Amino acid sequence: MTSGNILIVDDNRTVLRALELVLQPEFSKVSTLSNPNRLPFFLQTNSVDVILLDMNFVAGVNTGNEGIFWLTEIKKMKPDIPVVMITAFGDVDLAVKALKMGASDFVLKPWDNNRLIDTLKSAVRVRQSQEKLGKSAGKTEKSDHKEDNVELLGQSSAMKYVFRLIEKVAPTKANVLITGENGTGKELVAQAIHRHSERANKPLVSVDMGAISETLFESELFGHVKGAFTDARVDREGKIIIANGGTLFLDEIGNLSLPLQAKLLAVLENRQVIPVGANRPVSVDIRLICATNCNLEAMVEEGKFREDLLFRMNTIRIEAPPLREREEDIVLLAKHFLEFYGEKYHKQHLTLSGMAREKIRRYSWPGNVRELRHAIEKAVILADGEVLQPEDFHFRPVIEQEEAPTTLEEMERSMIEQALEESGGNMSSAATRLGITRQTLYNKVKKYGL
Ligand SMILES: Nc1ncnc2c1ncn2[C@@H]1O[C@H](COP(=O)(O)OP(=O)(O)OP(=O)(O)O)[C@@H](O)[C@H]1O
Repeated sequence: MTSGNILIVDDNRTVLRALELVLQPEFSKVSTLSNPNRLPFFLQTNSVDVILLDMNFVAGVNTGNEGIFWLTEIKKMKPDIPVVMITAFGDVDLAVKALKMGASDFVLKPWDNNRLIDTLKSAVRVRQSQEKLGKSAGKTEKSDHKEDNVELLGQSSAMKYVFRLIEKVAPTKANVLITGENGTGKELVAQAIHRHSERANKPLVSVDMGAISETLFESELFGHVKGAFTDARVDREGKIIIANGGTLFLDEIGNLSLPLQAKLLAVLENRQVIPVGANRPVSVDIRLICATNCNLEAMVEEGKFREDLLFRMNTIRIEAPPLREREEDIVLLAKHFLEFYGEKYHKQHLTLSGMAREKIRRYSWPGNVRELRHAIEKAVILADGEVLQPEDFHFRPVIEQEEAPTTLEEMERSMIEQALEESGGNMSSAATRLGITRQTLYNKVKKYGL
């Protein structure tokens, strides 16, 4: 039995009971809640290590919005508690969204008991390791790369192209639109542009348009004066004014409603903002960078996004490529995160076995670099030995690539990579390990471009 308090939250009592029966023999305490509204009180009065949370609480509604709502609430109340989401089979987009919002993992319905138990045990161990470090395990995704001040890494031709674009566009005043799937590094691209621009010593102000409510939009972006509305007890500077002279990064721009798009466009055209309740406009000089995972052209066609706003944002477009399309970067990033988390969790000597490397290279990474980062962190925490094996990475069957495992050549390549790594790059010693001559090893290294 694992020591650990599990809380299951699901409004379906049959599911709740079934989960309870499976988990009770495995963990020291298993509690259940069928009404998520009781979560705040429960969390204040009980000690919980891991929460297993259903995505949908309204009968017949499968948007996952309630699950995401409660996930966000939990992260506000108890950021350190890992939350494992239960999602409907095939709902990978929702699962990826949940990971982005801070969920530590997800299980698919109908669940496999052993897999579910393993997932929760891992989450308990992650929680315990992070508690030992005295650090927050529930850091939000938006801040995870600030913690280690990560540079945008990549050696694939797709990323080299991105670097070239950044270099060219950074010194100009051009507005930039960064597109790409979740977790592809759009925010890092925006940071790199700002860092290499003439505005680098002025602020880079980020606003997540997906997280900002319709009612708060104006006060958040334009600011307000004292007394403008009931809660406006003091003057507040809006994000646009704070970004004056620097860069304004608007993330998830595709989430902006049409009326708010019109307001934003007016600011960009007039280069002025009027704080709520003020009667005089304030002039601003901002460089605008926007990011989205939506197809804005299609949204324009459907009448959901203003074409004139798109033109204004879209002077230069940078496409952040999905990780599955840049295989060379997968291992590079995996090694980087391995080193980073190895240091963080005091497991500096960890390496990836050739087979593990192959497994992560072949996976489709729907959550892109963010998902890779999570996977490595988890594997580091759970690692017992010094070499991470394929079993240390649990990918969901629905999102796993269906290709056959490895060809002979790929096996050879990964064995050579592993031998080189284990021998610290020493060719003679790697050749001895592989049972081939040094010359043969040189030829193969050349052949595989290692
Ligand atoms: N090329 C990269 N090199 C190093 N780390 C990366 C890279 N791309 C992404 N990451 C890491 O992946 C995570 C997600 O990156 P980021 O927030 O920039 O992605 P995003 O595309 O803006 O995501 P979203 O659309 O979900 O907001 C961060 O932890 C970031 O450090």
